[in-house]
Amino acid sequence: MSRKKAGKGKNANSSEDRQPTGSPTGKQKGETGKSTVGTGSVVQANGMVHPSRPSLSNSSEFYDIAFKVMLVGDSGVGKTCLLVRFKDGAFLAGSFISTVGIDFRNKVLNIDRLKVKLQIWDTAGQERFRSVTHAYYRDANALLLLYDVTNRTSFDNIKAWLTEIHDYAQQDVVLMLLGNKADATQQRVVKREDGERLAKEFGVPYMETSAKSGLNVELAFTAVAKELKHRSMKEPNEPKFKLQDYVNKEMKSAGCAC
Ligand SMILES: Nc1nc2c(ncn2[C@@H]2O[C@H](COP(=O)(O)OP(=O)(O)OP(=O)(O)O)[C@@H](O)[C@H]2O)c(=O)[nH]1
Ligand SMILES: [Mg+2]
Repeated sequence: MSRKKAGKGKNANSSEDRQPTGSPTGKQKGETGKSTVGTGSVVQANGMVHPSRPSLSNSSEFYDIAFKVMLVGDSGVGKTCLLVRFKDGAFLAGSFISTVGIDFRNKVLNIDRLKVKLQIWDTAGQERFRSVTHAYYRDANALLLLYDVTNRTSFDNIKAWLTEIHDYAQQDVVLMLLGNKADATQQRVVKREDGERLAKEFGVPYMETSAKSGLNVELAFTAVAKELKHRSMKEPNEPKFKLQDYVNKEMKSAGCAC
């Protein structure tokens, strides 16, 4: 079996689903640091691909290539809810339970006939856990940076988050800015144009999401997975994948006025 086995994803608490493929300090026990891809390639732990041997399985439990994605942003912006919406298709309504430390979930996506496993790290937004989060940045292939469109402070703090990302994350990390809680029209205090302007200023792809309604949640993760996959497996004459263009096109074809 040359493909790696991914978490089953049926039970959020299953050990496989929550078994990390890496840690801030390096590989987990028993991890080889490599997985093989269905196109006859070997993928390094960091998602890089090298032509090698063929895949033997088409099972949905297996993946071709894996990446680490981290959710960051102030406490209460909806990181955990976004992840739960993406993974389970549900919204965590009711009282807000702040994340303690860091947690993760796996999900395998079909991207251009390839199974791309995302290991998604849900960080705690509270200041007191910041040092824990710092340790994980360097392993992340992509970061989803969230603010809450109903919370001006969470938006104002984006510049500080970008400085943090600059200080701790890999230089070539895939980054995307998300204005979450777009469903809350009555409580909105940050206009979409403000988000767009900030994203342009820092050259970061941007869109609004809602963990509550599901708006753009799948798209955010798929876009990041596509970008990572294209970077790893780019054919010599293949045009560069442009994340923001892809997102705009997908939103347009979905008839989204957001
Ligand atoms: N209306 C609305 N509420 C949301 C949305 N996403 C999250 N919430 C609510 O916002 C609160 C905080 O959500 P969480 O996902 O726990 O926030 P978090 O970013 O994980 O917070 P920390 O774990 O403390 O960093 C909860 O009460 C959620 O129900 C959304 O898209 N729309
Ligand atoms: Mg949380």
